[in-house]
Amino acid sequence: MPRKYIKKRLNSFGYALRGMGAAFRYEPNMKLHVLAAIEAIFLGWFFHIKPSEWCWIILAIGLVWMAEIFNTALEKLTDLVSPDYHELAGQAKDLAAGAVLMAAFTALAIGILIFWPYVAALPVVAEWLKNLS
Ligand SMILES: Nc1ncnc2c1ncn2[C@@H]1O[C@H](COP(=O)(O)OP(=O)(O)OP(=O)(O)O)[C@@H](O)[C@H]1O
Repeated sequence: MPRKYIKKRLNSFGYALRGMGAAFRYEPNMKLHVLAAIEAIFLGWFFHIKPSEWCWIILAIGLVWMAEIFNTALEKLTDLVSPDYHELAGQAKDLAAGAVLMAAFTALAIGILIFWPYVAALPVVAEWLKNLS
């Protein structure tokens, strides 16, 4: 493979890492998503979830982070193209934010489906559920 090609690919990888780093460093919402991911990972470790369940958790985390990075990119592009108020600019930002919310709801549903059986099996929760019925 030509050296120039490899250098270009490595540069592209570096730019992508820079973009990812900027999202984690400067986006306030990203910090919330990271916190949620840490909680999910802690629960996964605590309950010793199965490898297949880890796959769903990793997928859910990746989905939300990816949506947030796309949202940030779209916000920046919108601010560049339309720094002043414009209805379409507002719609574009609302749609991008809606995509993040949809990803977050999906991740929440995955989290509930995976963790609920483990939570329900905890003696204190099982006892409480028994008293409820
Ligand atoms: N140029 C604009 N024209 C019209 N409406 C806009 C414009 N910029 C922002 N808005 C409206 O204000 C909302 C918030 O926009 P803003 O850029 O502050 O994003 P945000 O949700 O606060 O994102 P973040 O907190 O991640 O920066 C948008 O979803 C949109 O409805």
